[in-house]
Amino acid sequence: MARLILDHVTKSFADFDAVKDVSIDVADGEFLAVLGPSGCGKTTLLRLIAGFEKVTSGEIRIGGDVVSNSGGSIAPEKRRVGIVFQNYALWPHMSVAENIGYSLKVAKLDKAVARQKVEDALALVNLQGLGERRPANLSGGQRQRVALARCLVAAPSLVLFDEPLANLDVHLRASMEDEFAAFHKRTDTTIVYITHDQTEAMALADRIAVMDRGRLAQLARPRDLYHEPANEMVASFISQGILLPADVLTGEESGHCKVRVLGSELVVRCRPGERPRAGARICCRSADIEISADASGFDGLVKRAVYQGGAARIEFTPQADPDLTLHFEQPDPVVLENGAQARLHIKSGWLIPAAGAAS
Ligand SMILES: Nc1ncnc2c1ncn2[C@@H]1O[C@H](COP(=O)(O)OP(=O)(O)OP(=O)(O)O)[C@@H](O)[C@H]1O
Repeated sequence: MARLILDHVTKSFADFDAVKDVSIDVADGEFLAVLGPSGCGKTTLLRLIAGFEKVTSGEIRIGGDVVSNSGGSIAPEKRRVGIVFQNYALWPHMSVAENIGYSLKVAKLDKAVARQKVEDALALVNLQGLGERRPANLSGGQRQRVALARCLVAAPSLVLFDEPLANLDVHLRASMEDEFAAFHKRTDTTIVYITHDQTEAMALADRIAVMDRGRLAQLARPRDLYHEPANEMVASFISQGILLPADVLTGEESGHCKVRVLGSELVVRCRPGERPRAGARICCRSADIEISADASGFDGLVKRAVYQGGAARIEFTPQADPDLTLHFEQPDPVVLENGAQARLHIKSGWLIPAAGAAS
């Protein structure tokens, strides 16, 4: 297995940068998810790593070898990169074992050795005993495991997953997530996993690279991404963070600073070195918003309250900024009613860093 380094990688199509100045260092054995909305450059990044596209500038290194820079590019088949696609791409006329062993047959590997490698790969993905089946007689999840075994049998130095669960139903997705996590634990494979599904990325990855219009918006562990988003895009993309305008009143001390939000003062978490400034933003979650029990907080109007079972979806217009609408959920017992006046208090929040830096 191998370390993967993307060093200031840019990929332009004519004058459009699909990937722009992206630097990521993926450790040997790490599980990295690449997450972002449609069109943010995930697939282009995957194709660059696999070797189907050449970088416009920057460099890609796999296991210490330069595989792509502006001077040249190593062919995909020489990179030892395995790919598991969304649509499995299995050959229907071949058995499971033949599908898995195809690359070994092409490489003219000794038959007994090849058979053993296929058996080992089947065991790695928990498909022992199904080698003689045709893909048509497997479930979607089993087919995806065959695709994984087929890529593993070639002993890749890293494995790329291209939205592998996108075609599966919700229940199967959850169980395949568990399978992928167990597989990663067993094999210590370096994995780059492309997805637009944040719960999948959170459940599986050691770190997540969030992409935004070709750029790396943030590279962080799932918890840090959720609790300490680097900019507004990450804050609103990850679990629909609630963004509120804020003025920073005091400099950072022990990871906190005082801010004024909608006329009310509160203490929020922040990065080291934050200084007083106007026009900032904080990010908070539904669970951070409560009905004020005293004079603290800000007043406003409940514009809409829609009960959804267990919680209500609330739209709230603060008096201090009537153009702003806060969307959040209030868990049972729901007390905010349509048209009611209320005073809300924000328990905790995170100051979006000044520069919106990537990490
Ligand atoms: N060969 C190409 N020529 C021109 N533009 C391209 C090419 N390939 C990708 N793009 C553009 O680059 C941008 C990024 O595309 P990419 O497929 O990498 O995004 P994505 O994040 O994988 O999106 P999705 O989740 O919808 O698959 C898009 O605006 C796309 O139109």
